[in-house]
Amino acid sequence: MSTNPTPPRRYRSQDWFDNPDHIDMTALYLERFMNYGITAEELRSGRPIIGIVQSGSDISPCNRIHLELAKRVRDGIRDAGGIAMEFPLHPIFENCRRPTASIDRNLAYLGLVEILHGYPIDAVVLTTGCDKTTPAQIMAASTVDIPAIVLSGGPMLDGWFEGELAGSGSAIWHGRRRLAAGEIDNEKFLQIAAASAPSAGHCNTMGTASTMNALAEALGMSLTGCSAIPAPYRERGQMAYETGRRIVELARQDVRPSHILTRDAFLDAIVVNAAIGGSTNAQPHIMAMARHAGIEIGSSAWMEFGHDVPLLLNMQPAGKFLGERFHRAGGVPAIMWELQQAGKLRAERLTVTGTTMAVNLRDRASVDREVIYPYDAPLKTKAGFFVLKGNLFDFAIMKTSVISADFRARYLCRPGHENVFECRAVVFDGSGDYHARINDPVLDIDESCMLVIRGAGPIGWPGSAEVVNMQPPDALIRRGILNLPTLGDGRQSGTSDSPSILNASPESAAGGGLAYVRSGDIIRVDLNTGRCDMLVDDAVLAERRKEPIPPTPPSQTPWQELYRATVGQLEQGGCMEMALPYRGVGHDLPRHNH
Ligand SMILES: CC(C)(O)[C@@H](O)C(=O)O
Repeated sequence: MSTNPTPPRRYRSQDWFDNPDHIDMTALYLERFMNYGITAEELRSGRPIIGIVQSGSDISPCNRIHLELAKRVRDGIRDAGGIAMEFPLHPIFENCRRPTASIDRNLAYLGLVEILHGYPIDAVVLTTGCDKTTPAQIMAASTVDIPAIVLSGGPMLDGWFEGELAGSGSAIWHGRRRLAAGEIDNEKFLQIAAASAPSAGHCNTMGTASTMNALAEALGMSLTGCSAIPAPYRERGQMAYETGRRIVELARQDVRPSHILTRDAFLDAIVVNAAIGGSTNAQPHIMAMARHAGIEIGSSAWMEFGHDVPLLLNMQPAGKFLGERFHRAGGVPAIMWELQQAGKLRAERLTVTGTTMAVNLRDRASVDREVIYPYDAPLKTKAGFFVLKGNLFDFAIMKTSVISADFRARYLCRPGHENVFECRAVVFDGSGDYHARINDPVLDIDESCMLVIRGAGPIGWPGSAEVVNMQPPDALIRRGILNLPTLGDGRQSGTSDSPSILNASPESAAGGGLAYVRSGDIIRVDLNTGRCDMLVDDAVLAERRKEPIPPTPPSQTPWQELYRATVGQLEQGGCMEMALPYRGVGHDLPRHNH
């Protein structure tokens, strides 16, 4: 056990608890903390006060393991000489939060900034798990810029059903199709869903949760090997303890997010995301974290740094296995080891371990080549996001690592038209409209159609719904057509295997080109030139632009209204734009309150 009675620096919490200039205020600040048993001597001992952001609760099941892990974090903090103070994060639960969990990324961000700025906290442990809890907390840590470390909660154990791996999220999308095809009944569908989620933890697939935790580690914000440890494993509790110890040292040395979240760190995150077959939600979240860190990466970075990177990880939805095998194969450090050997990383950069990423990755080669492939013999080549633009939007991405052989054969391999396809648009205004009409025979949907959804973006829904991986009509599924091309201004689940064109910006509700597409228009996608256009005459388009954009549903709560008024487009991360100039606010102490 190491304690440090003579702190090398004065902490911001001492301005509350030990401030000779405001001795009149000290009593007020101290007294109520003592009512749960902590003593004035402890609070005035010059030890750092370490916040633990508690993201787990009964309505955040993916993060609920943190209710347990926080005890080990506290042990680590105490043993290293800090004082722990745990407090809640606004809950974010992806599966359940209506109309979207997205609006809560920015709300949790906002709430955490206020807590970290307004209370006597010197450094903070960010407890991450479900999709948006990771970017929300890292964004807030950047805005406040006090020492911070990520502790992932970890994925669930692998799910199994009838002798086969059943990955969370992915099992739902497959099950829906089997239900539509009449292969299974409702009861069996529910059994598959339950089997895919066998323990505490977040998605055991490389959905958005595993992706964002992997990227937090790739950024250098967590201890090496943290993200992939399954939630119930003993190493998870041990990692919690080590994370608690480490944050005290980061507090002493005043190592802040601004020292770690550099441009190189974000470019490495883009590279790692491609190699793991990461979620399409990584695009807005990386962008949001970078912008809150004051880093300019630009939309072209996805093509420039990510597109050529091969898929190395054989994990659902782009591959076969689930989280337990990934962890045993070496987890994120083993992926990064491959990338580092291939010269694809910028790993001479500081991380929360106190040393560089390059040093963290030493001797981390994978021990399981069925799960983590060598860089020179990958699962797929050119696995990063493909960026498209045209008269429908200025920016959208396509996840190439999930393009199936069947989809490739049907749309991308036509002799003389390689990588180019044209489809008849069938347009839906929001997911309610899609669910109501997808099986309507009047739409006459066949293999030559593209399903288009609009009004599903940050302003439109609001929050950008995970709806673009629209399933074809039941009749087509029964004929074996499991995927149609899809396009939209919403997002899709990271666990989906649909190669949709999504995150289209600007969205229809902001007057983007999607507002003017009509069912029956021909849409042309050209992956050689990176264009996606509706083949509609300019004169006709000019006429359509005179008409109002499709209406969007009204805000149902005050936050929805505020969110809509402040949010930017997915291309730029869907941030609260007015929040971006606030950076390093933790360096300025807040004014006194009485
Ligand atoms: C599976 C969910 C809820 O859709 C999400 O966690 C994701 O992976 O994007």
